Amino acid sequence: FDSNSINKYPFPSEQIPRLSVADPETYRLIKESKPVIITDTNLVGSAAKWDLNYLHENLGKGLFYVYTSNTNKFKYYNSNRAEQCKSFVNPTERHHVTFPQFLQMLKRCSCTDEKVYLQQILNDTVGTNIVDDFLQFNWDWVNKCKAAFGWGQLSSNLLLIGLEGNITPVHYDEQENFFAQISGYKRCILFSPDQFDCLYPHPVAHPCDRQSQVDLSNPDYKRFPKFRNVRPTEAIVGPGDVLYIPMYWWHQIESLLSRGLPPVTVSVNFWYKGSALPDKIEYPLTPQQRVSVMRNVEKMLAAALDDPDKVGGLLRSIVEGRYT
Ligand SMILES: CC1(C)c2ccccc2-c2ccc(C[C@@H](CC(=O)O)C(=O)C(=O)O)cc21
Ligand SMILES: [Zn+2]
Repeated sequence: FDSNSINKYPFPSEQIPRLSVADPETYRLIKESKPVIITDTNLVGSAAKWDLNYLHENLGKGLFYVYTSNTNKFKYYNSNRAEQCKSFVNPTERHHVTFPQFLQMLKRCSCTDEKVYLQQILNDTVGTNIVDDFLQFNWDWVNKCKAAFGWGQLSSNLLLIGLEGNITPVHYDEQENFFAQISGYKRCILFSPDQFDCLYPHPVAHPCDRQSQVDLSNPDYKRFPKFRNVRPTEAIVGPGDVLYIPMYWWHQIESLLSRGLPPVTVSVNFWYKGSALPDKIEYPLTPQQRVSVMRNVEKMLAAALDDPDKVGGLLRSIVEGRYT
């Protein structure tokens, strides 16, 4: 990848540890819900041949979700919530196209400023060769991890084909994630769940629930003063690397410019439901549990007031002059 194309951000960051699949320390970190890059898992080794030609030949005649953005940012939003929210401007557009149409869109990007991001759940609509490659993923290793850490079921594998320069802005997911890089390089910037106060997520009822309101490339310190205190940890993942993104950990993922061709990155993620709640809650709550409590309060108040816009006023009445 082209190292001087890496965006500069106004904060120092630590490096995410890079450990071998054979190193016991790897599993200590996963057990503690800490990010780690795991090498030599061969988790998606069978997908090493997934270049655009192979994918074109074998992904099948189905339709794929391709997002377009006229900036380089692909901020997730909940489309049915977006419909209700008049003032909301969709930051990206979703298209349902065939793979050849996606390749056409890719070509056009070089002359327009538009960016594209293919995101497709790996399911049985794909061709038989892709199914074979999928079955040859290292399920033995990943199932052992699932069992060892008491994770819930695998909820989905997303195939991601992004253009270099694409940015998925800071957000958290409520699932455990083994993020497997197949081709190209991605810079992953992570923030621990206890930095919730620095990252100012949209309200839970907002279309961009779970996404930070702060633009890393242009932070608005007036609206988000605590952003100055963020302490990111980051790493660059390349082919064969697997990044463990623990549930509730904030992450921003950037597809890096590669001198080589074609200018795309390919990744597959493995989203797992979190482990079951312990039958006995320990105190103090973990940062993840605190975020979950805040989410439940916001949801409950939005329902109780029958209007998400009234939640802030009610919370201020509760807190101001009383819980300060
Ligand atoms: C940006 C995009 C295509 C998108 C658009 C609209 C709705 C959902 C999503 C979505 C979900 C996950 C990813 C993968 C990854 C980020 C990355 O690799 O860029 C990530 O965040 C994770 O694996 O947790 C990417 C996307
Ligand atoms: Zn994510």
